[in-house]
Amino acid sequence: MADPELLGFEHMGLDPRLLQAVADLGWSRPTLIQEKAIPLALEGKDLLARARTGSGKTAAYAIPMLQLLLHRKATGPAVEQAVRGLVLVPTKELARQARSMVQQLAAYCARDIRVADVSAAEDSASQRAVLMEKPDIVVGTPSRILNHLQQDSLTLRDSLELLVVDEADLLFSFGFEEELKSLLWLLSSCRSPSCQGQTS
Ligand SMILES: Nc1ncnc2c1ncn2[C@@H]1O[C@H](COP(=O)(O)OP(=O)(O)OP(=O)(O)O)[C@@H](O)[C@H]1O
Repeated sequence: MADPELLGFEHMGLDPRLLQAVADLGWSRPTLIQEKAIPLALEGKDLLARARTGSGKTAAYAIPMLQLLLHRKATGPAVEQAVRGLVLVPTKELARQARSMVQQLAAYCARDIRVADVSAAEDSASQRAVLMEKPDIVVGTPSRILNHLQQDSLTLRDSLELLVVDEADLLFSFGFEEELKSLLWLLSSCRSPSCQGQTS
């Protein structure tokens, strides 16, 4: 019998729309980090994943995040539209890249799952307008996210289910420490979301 760890994306129980997006990207098999992390994240486990640069870490958190949100929308009780996934990244450029990857993976479910990069717009009025739409997934730097939480233009307390700290080694290092501490303190009032930390 084939080793389940050596099987492809189609054996992970993913929504067909995600499988189609993965196929369009030309990915025939999960990378090692995806093979290991996706099944555990789908079980709702908290993860700390470490893999080298370019090993596919973004999809390792984005695929289960999308799958869990799609499953919830399809099978859970109808709930108000709200931000349920938060991805913290150290820079605006990484926010742009992460959002782009998540959006490519969500290409066939864009009506069900909306993704926003709160670091993209410079002025806070535009950022607030984006957040008022209550995207399902918000990507941003800690300072931006903290700012909006403090101004109440972003509310996560009753809705946040999935938290990703991308480039966690960088984010927990000197320079982001104070922002991250305040942010985590504010997030501690959320009903405990599943967490993924990614480092390279
Ligand atoms: N299963 C896969 N098969 C083929 N290519 C893949 C697969 N998963 C991701 N990729 C591609 O690998 C490249 C690197 O992916 P990604 O940026 O997610 O890596 P990373 O580990 O997050 O890198 P970094 O540490 O620089 O952020 C991207 O071009 C992505 O499209």
